[in-house]
Amino acid sequence: MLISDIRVTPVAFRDPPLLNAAGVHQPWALRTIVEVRTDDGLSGLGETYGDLAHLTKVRAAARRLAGIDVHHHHALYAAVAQTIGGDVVTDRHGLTGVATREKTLDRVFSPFEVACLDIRGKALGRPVCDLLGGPVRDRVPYSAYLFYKWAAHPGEPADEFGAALDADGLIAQARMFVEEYGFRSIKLKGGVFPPDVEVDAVLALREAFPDAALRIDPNGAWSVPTSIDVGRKLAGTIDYLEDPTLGLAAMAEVAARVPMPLATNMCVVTFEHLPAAIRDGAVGVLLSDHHYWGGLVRSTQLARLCATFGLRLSMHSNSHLGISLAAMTHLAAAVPNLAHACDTHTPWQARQDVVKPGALRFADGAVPVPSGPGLGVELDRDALEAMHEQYLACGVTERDDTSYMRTFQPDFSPVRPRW
Ligand SMILES: O=C([O-])C(=O)C[C@H](O)[C@@H](O)C(=O)[O-]
Ligand SMILES: [Mg+2]
Repeated sequence: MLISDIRVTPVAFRDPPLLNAAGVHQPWALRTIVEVRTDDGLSGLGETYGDLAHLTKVRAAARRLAGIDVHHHHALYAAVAQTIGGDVVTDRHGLTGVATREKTLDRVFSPFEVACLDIRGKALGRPVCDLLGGPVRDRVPYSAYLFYKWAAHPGEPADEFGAALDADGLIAQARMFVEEYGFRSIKLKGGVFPPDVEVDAVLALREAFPDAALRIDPNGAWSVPTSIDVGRKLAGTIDYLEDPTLGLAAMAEVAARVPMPLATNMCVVTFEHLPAAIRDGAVGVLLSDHHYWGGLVRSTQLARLCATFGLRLSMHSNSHLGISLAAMTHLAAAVPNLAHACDTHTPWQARQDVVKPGALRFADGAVPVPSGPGLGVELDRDALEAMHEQYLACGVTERDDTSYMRTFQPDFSPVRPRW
């Protein structure tokens, strides 16, 4: 089962004006779709970021992988590593923490690894979770992902989600998602308004949803004293406090002084960060993400390390499409120590997708693990072409929440800590 051909297709889809500490989401979100084919006629799918610097690396790697067996992940990793050399690709938005050479490599490797697992599953007639140790759950819980947001991108008609610029707006947004998807956990993306305003919003959500598991994530927008203050005010209200402040040392200081665990998808983003994070007790919950932790197998290894060192585990999400949701669901199904509902941006995608409908659905806040072979999702080639045309036409080649925000608020500063 040798790789014979790889097709790499950047796509763009509509994204609402979601606010965060870096600025605001642009009207188009980018992804890259990877199709790997083998000499015996099988094909598999992977999905990754669409930013041009990353896409360029993915394309370069794709040119080097022909002839490698889809079972030989170490050989694949070594071949991708050769194309990366010592390069480090940085994200402009900075929402997933520091860029390192290892993270650059793991991000480029991930979609190829997922596509090879898809192929291997198809060859065996088995779902991908069976290749990761087999399922320990048949449905994966996800959380509602609330954002402060404008009613529309400036100059455009209102979107279907409405504005959310205060607690009432967030409660209405949560109701919309809870009613449609059945979510039992609710995450608020903070770092947008002063911390006390966001604390009050979380307390209002607690009143409106007394049984929901709650959490807030300001992406490092707060200083150590502010983080401690927020943590104490939200004692007993949230399950964990996500990336209140930047850097392991500051996180460790906060962790020692607040009653709930700290979670991160920003200060522990590669294996090389784990020893110090564990030594310093900086985080209690690791939010993994196979898109930058080197694919699904490496993510199961990360899960094992978390279990060994007493870290709880859940999953981070950026804007994504159905191939990623399928991969996240297979992975989470095969991880025994998943401790919280995973993040997903899926509801914000508003049914735009590159996969055919049917295989992925939400029921009671969870996605049943697709049962078909491989990832269990099928590429919708017409949708892929249409979304590729959108990519070519939209003019966005890099996610840049800050520059987009500055077109409306020229003095906007993404500097963190802000409060
Ligand atoms: O820290 C996080 O959870 C994220 O970075 C998730 C997303 O990137 C989110 O912040 C966004 O898209 O604005
Ligand atoms: Mg986060």
